[in-house]
Amino acid sequence: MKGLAIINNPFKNKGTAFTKKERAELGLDGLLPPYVQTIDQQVDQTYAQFATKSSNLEKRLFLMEIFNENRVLFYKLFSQHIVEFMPIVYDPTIADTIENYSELFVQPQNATFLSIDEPDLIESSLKNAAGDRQIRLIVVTDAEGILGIGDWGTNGVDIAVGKLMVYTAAAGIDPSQVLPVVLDVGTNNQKLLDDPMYLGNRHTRIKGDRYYQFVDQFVQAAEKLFPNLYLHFEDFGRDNAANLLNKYQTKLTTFNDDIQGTGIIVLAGILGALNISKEKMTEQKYLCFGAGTAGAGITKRIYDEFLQQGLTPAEAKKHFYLVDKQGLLFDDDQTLTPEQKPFARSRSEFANADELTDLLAVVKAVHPTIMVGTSTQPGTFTEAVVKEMAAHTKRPIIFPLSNPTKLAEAKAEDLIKWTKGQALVATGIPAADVEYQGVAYQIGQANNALVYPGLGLGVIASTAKVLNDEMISAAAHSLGGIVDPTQPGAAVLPPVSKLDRFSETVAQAVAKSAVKQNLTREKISDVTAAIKQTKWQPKY
Ligand SMILES: NC(=O)c1ccc[n+]([C@@H]2O[C@H](COP(=O)([O-])OP(=O)(O)OC[C@H]3O[C@@H](n4cnc5c(N)ncnc54)[C@H](O)[C@@H]3O)[C@@H](O)[C@H]2O)c1
Ligand SMILES: O=C(O)C[C@H](O)C(=O)O
Ligand SMILES: [Mn+2]
Repeated sequence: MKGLAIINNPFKNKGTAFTKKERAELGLDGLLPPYVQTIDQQVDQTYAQFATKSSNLEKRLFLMEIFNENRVLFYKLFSQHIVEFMPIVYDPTIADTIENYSELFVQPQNATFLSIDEPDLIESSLKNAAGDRQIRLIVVTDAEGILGIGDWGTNGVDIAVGKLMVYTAAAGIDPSQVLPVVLDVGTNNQKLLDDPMYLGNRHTRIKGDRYYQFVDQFVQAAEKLFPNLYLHFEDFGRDNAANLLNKYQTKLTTFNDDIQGTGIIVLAGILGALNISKEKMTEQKYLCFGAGTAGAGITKRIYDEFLQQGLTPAEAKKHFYLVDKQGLLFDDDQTLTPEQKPFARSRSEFANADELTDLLAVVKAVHPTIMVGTSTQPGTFTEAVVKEMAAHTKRPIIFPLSNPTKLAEAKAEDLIKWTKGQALVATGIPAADVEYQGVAYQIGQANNALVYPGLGLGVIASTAKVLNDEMISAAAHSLGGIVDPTQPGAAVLPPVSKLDRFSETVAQAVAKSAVKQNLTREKISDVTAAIKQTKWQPKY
């Protein structure tokens, strides 16, 4: 590769940092301004430009230009500004670029676009996108349930790109070994179908057998082309996400972020909260608000923790209350999903079962000690609900997790104030410290981004064949011990400022579990060395 082909290749380009010697050897003479910059000079210059942008969207678009041009520079810059960049590169700003993908389109960002109308092109498309790169990690979406903003068709490709950026920034996954993939199976978003600028397939979603066949064709082709692949599913709809996980999880090295990643981070957050309150897990009553993909995934993870702590399935189930659109979920409801069913309650348990159709009524009847929101319904953790909960438990654990910002069930600040500083809070998007009566309450970010990068690093470094519940549980437990729970206002989860460090902690726990269970493809004698060797550094 020579000349412009190198400059136009973001995996090879160094821009103004190409030395005089490299310029001569690679046919770059005359293609760059004469002064040779160091990467640190490039970082300073780029950050200064970034700082002139006024809105988060403009900032993101600028950073994407750097990403499109030069991956090393992008990740060097990202690594130095992780707390500032996370909400810009990733959630919540990413939601704006997904909603306006076609309008903002400049270039395809090395993603792969697969269409259900052309299944014969799956293999060649994946080959084209990979080129000579060895792909170890794919994030794939069909974009039916992007964050809480719903169906965004081809636009959803940005979530795959964004999740992968966090993999590299947090855990040093080699950016040349990753591939974002969108499965365009149509969209039911009428706004997109009516938009002359929309870049995706202009028909409604294909469902049923043809859908599952198409996903399977993709999975088979990806497995064939990229041996030892780790396949991450993101933002599939409620009807398909769990089905696909159940179908593939024992056969491939695969992961569903919304189900499993969210389960891990919420369990870690709850363990962190209990470490502050010094209460026992098995004494908690858990209320899931919005029992969809994430809500049911989290419930399952917490339930497994109860079992691990010695409860029988029947005992453990008594601690769970699932609330969805219809209110508290009862076992006589024909519309329950397979994931909701095991946790549905019996009407005979309540004198006023028929009245338990809204959150306040349920909180009054149940007195939960933990309440986690994954409902996509903003503001539903109202002052009345929260005060009612706090009236019956000393340190209520309250996690409003719906993303992006506009969909959160509550604001951290309100939760702290309504409970006079007693609530142990985590949010889906980053939240500033809350000052209340002389204490700065730090708010943990219960976003799967805090664990999936380390989890992936652990899986890839250990050459694990599958990702199983034991590895997942190890990941959730590994986040303890980083926060000092005796500090007034301590957060329930470690801060994003330490994301790169604790991603390595998560990776260690996961890789050790894989090795211990004999699940690795290769013999790994030194986990720490394997992780170190797998990690990529942003340098020329
Ligand atoms: N913080 C995180 O890491 C994280 C991870 C995954 C998902 N989420 C967020 O969780 C939300 C849900 O995501 P999902 O993938 O589970 O979507 P989903 O569509 O599978 O689930 C949403 C559920 O909420 C229910 N719901 C809708 N209206 C309701 C109401 N008024 N009352 C109670 N329940 C109601 C739906 O019926 C559905 O079961 C999204 O906003 C997403 O951003 C956050
Ligand atoms: O993408 C995020 O910010 C977390 C999560 O996967 C979600 O769907 O909301
Ligand atoms: Mn998601």
